[in-house]
Amino acid sequence: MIYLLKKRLNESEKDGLSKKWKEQGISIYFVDTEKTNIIFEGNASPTGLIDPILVEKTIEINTPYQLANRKYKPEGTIIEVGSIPIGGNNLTIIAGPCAVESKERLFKTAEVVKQMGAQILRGGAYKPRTSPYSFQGLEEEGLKILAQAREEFDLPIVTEATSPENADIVAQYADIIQIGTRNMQNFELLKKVGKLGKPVLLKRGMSATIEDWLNAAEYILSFGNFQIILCERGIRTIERLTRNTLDLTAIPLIKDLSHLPVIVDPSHGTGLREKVIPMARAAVACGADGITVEVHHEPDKALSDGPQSLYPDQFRKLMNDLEIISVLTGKEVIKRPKVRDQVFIPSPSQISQTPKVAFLGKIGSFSSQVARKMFPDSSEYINCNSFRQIFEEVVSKNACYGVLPIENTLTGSIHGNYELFLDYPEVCIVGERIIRVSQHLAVFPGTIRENIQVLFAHPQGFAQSSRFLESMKNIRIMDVGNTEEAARRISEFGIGGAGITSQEAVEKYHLTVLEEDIEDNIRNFTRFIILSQIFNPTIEDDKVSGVFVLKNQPGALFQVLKIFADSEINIVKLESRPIPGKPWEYLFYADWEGNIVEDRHKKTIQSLKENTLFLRILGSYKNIWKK
Ligand SMILES: O=C(O)C(=O)C[C@]1(C(=O)O)C=C[C@@H](O)C=C1
Repeated sequence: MIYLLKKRLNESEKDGLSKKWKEQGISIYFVDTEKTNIIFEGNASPTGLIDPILVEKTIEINTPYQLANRKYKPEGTIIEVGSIPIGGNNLTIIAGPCAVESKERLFKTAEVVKQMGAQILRGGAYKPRTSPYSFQGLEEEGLKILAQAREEFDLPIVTEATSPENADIVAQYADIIQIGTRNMQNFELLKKVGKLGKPVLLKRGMSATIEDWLNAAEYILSFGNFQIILCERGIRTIERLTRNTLDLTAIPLIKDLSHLPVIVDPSHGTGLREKVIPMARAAVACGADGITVEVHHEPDKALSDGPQSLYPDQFRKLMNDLEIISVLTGKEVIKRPKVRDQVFIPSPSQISQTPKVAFLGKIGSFSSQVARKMFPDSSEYINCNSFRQIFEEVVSKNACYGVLPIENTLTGSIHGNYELFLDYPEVCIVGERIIRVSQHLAVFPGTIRENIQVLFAHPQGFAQSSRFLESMKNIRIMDVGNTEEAARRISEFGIGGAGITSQEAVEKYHLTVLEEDIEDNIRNFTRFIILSQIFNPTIEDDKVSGVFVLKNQPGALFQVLKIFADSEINIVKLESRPIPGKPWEYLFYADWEGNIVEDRHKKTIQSLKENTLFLRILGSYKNIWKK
């Protein structure tokens, strides 16, 4: 049981209370956060020994771990490491080699993982190895190299302390101190990192139960250090084909039992490179707050854990997969500012210090979700009533960026939006983003299905839920400008009002959801593009969008496709549309992989120009759905 007091007690107040309780044969422990917690071992529930005026809350907890129990803190803990939050909606990606082998080698791996979206760099300087003859790590030299990598790549670092003796020096360099599996119950080390007050990554002991693990966390918490990230890394079982058995059940269990964020280490969990990606995907799907994964720029030459380290390309693929899977658990990989994001930073002459961003609708529309994810620090969001207005805001330089839905996995391309590019030749594509769209049938509270009189939705909401609509006979259908507006109209209509809208809009207008996820297929994703007038392709871009008109001659399309084939460029989308005002003439919109900054690519574009009547490059950006 815990008493959370209203204030922090001073030492003499604590002594007084301790003495009073000791006389009753009860031991108490004080843990100071902003306020003092009084903790009683086990189920002791003394009464009458403390002035009730002092107590903010009494928390009944019947597990040996108390501060780690979710009852103590029903909302999950979020730990801020630099600008990276661990927990909450964020999917934290920690990547790097098993061990720091040299500055040159660490920097090579750090550079690639950073480029691919890792947020925290891992690497061991003190290595607890099974054999005393294996590489033991570079120790302080390794810590110094890690600190240099942090500066160079702007990545916080996590590295292991193996004893209370080296914990101090590790704490001097690291942003997160890792406690390895072998040390999970090294209580002196746990106490030490508890006192150090730095974030701790606490790996599960290879033979530890979940309760043992939470009790280990309790040791650290009992020193008032709440910055603990749990890490499932596999346990010893009878299975011999994998290095360990990755216990993913631990994730939903911990989510119930504790408020601490929990991440997964699929590298040690499997010990097999080819099994790391599927298990990392599974970890994210079952609700992990992140992963820590071993990546090496040359795994075959790694001094430790080479066989379980990913090649950079595998890590890139994994990052793309996680971007998609994380939508299911409502998480996302927060992007820290990185080199290519400079595309998103307007020059001082352009508008304001932080970009103004235009999108359809208000908070509650799907477009607003994308705008806030892509530009969390936007100084101003411009709510637009139409897609055309988004182009207008960008062209008039009122907005630096526009967020535009362009394609949906159920309904296909949003053709009108493609066509708007023809009216606004100054506008180009500088980014893309995919979100899962879940459409709900919402009603004004008190309305039952039989009483629905009218159904409001954006045309995309109706189109994406066409099968569901078949069951809604004889109901008036009303198109509205966006998904947020649908919810607002329901709230204005009152009883009998219904519509298809987003969860966020439901909450905004206090509506009732009658049926969740009514879209025709749960794999309902909309791809958004980011519009701007600042066209600044970078070497990290890997996708190009363009539009062309074919020559009117036999083999014209074949000729264009051959140019792509000869250049070994993969076309990922090709679609023809009528040219407005020119009957039976067509524009071809294409997306392809590659980087237009490269000379090789420039040559391809030159030949495309020569073999078409018209070619316009619409944009260059990072492909976020790479197969
Ligand atoms: O209505 C919204 O909320 C929008 O942001 C527009 C839009 C779209 O036009 O595709 C965006 C995503 C969903 O596919 C549904 C609607």
